[in-house]
Amino acid sequence: MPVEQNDKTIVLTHPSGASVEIYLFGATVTSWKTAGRERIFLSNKAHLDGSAAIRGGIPVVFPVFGPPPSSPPEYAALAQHGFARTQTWKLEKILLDRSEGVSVRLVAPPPPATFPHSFELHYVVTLAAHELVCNLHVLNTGTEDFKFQALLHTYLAVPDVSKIALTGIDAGTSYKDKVLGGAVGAAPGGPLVIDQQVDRVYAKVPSKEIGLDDGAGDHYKVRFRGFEDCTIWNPADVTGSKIADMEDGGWNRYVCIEPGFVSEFKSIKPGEQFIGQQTISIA
Ligand SMILES: O=P(O)(O)OC[C@H]1O[C@@H](O)[C@H](O)[C@@H](O)[C@@H]1O
Repeated sequence: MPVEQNDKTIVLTHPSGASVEIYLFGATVTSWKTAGRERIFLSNKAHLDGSAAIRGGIPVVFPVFGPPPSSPPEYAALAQHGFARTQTWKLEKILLDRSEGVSVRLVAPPPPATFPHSFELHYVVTLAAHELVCNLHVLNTGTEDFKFQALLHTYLAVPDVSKIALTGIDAGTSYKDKVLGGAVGAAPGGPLVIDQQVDRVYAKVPSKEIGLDDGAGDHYKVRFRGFEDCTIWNPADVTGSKIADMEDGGWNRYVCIEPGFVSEFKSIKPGEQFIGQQTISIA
């Protein structure tokens, strides 16, 4: 059976042998395997019982990214990265089940009562032989404009983060450096290496495509549509060792490449739909 569900997870398998596991909690992709190899980092200390957002995988960040803004009050009251990653989603439909791809659609439950906006949130995950596609759909079902931030917080597994190189961040792309208290910089162009703590929100990345050379022979492309920004995060030892649910030395075994709409708030009109897409492929 290419789509199997139990009370906690959905597992998709593709005839090529590729597979993906999605926790209903947070609609969090926790595993993506191709060619017999795990491509996604999941901390062995991650809470998988619904008591906290899952450390690793691909958490869905919505409707705010990072600490919430100070107003309006219903946004100010939200938790870091919003509520979607700690809600229990449902499998709504199997959309595709053939060799071109195996695809499912999940639906989020209604938002907390303290967040009085009408919208529907769906997530479509499609597995192909060498590709994983994640589409986040936000539909404004209310009578007023609805604003939000959204991001896919993808932890890609790498053997040693100090040996990777990231490409595709065009020269001149503006970024906010959270390690430097939000200082704004401009990307120099050329490969980005992780030789220290990195927490940067690149705004409106023109290429909409980040390349990852994992330093051990594997190359990935992370392409995005609808999403315009991309956060690159790795806490290094200095911060990584303080994260309670991070496995020992885990910070060295992933890089977060996080396509999103986060440098501003996206606003959609009543009846309007936003689709943010991330495609990760193995080159
Ligand atoms: O610990 P959390 O809430 O999952 O966040 C992890 C990281 O997520 C990144 O997206 C942020 O840019 C970082 O600042 C943050 O530390």
